Amino acid sequence: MMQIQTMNKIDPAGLAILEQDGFQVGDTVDAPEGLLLRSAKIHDMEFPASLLAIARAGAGTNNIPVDRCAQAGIVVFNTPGANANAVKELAIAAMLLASRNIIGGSDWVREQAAAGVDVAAAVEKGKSAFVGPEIMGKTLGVVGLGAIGVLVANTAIAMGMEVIGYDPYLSVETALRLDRHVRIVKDESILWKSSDYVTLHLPYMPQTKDTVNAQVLAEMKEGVRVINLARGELVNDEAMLAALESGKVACYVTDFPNSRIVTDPRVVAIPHLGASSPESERNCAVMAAQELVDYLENGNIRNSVNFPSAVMDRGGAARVCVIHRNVPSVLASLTAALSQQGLNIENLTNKSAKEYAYTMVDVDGDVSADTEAAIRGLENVIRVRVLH
Ligand SMILES: NC(=O)c1ccc[n+]([C@@H]2O[C@H](COP(=O)([O-])OP(=O)(O)OC[C@H]3O[C@@H](n4cnc5c(N)ncnc54)[C@H](O)[C@@H]3O)[C@@H](O)[C@H]2O)c1
Ligand SMILES: O=C(O)CC[C@@H](O)C(=O)O
Repeated sequence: MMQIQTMNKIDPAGLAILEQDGFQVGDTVDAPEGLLLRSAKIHDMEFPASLLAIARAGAGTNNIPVDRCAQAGIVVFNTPGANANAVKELAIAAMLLASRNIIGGSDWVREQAAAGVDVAAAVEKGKSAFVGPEIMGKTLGVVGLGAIGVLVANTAIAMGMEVIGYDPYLSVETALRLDRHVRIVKDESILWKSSDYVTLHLPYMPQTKDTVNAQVLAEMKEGVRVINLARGELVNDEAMLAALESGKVACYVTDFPNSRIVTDPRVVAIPHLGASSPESERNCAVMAAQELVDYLENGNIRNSVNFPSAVMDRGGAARVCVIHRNVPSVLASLTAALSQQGLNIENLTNKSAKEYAYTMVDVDGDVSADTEAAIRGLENVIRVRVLH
């Protein structure tokens, strides 16, 4: 029985898919073939030899050592778009919270009540301290036009905002989903300089650390409002605190607060709630579980962040799945090893992505232990599985 180790609370709908397929699921299992997690940080984790796949029920995979996994032949999956609507809705809420000082006003009302003041009378006198601008007619800069960024941009257009989008890797598919009123810029400086609101929807990687830094903040409009539901590391905290102090930034909404950033009262600190809706938790868990099942049972790879997509209908008596380096001659050596045993190939798929490649071969007979060992011993082969 294959085992899946969970490392965070996972929606029962996802767990049910695994259990119905006969997987043993738990937070402590002996020798897991798969890990299923959300934000658990596993950079320092030593992976058991049994581990074949890791599924991140969510978008960001910066909590997983993706490259180390690739080198070890461990396929890492995420769930693109499965929580995008939840984050979009929070981004819109964040823009409104950043504008209308709803939190400050609500806190103040409670203070009045606690002080024994007649609240109904106090609100009319005190409300002018909490005035804030409307978002209609203002300019929103969306950095990162992926699953979430597109939804935020389109919704902002529907709410009467001008929207500028920046994404150096914008795909044609995504561009087609964007409202035609969204202005795409190739120079991010235009976005920083023109936006009343900036919202970040790009992944955190070493290259995107401190995307919002002192220099970028200096380019922004006076009184800009910045929303970060993507990752804390995308914004330089010291530069942001200085910009809040000077009034350059009127409000910073972050889903990734830390002890330092919450010292400024103009920070709205959300406890990483971007994907915390029942709908999104279920979508992510179901997609992640399906990805694990299809890979572990059939060898199919969908939505991996470190290996190419490869999907082939099952056929033949056995399927040989080989993770290898993307170099010439591996395929020739692999098919030679199979024909050495007299096996006929019924179907084959070979896909590559950067330095890695993945091959699935359906053959007409059972693969002997010797043949499997011979394939495992081929130069540039990282991992071999034979599925029946
Ligand atoms: N707060 C939360 O709970 C929560 C939930 C989901 C996602 N996220 C974060 O949001 C990020 C985006 O999620 P998504 O589902 O939209 O991912 P996605 O992969 O669909 O989109 C990310 C987009 O960013 C673009 N991008 C990459 N580098 C860029 C750069 N330097 N400048 C501008 N754009 C760049 C990519 O081309 C892509 O289009 C995730 O990586 C994750 O860190 C947070
Ligand atoms: O699992 C969560 O709650 C957050 C997920 C989110 O950060 C993501 O990157 O998808």
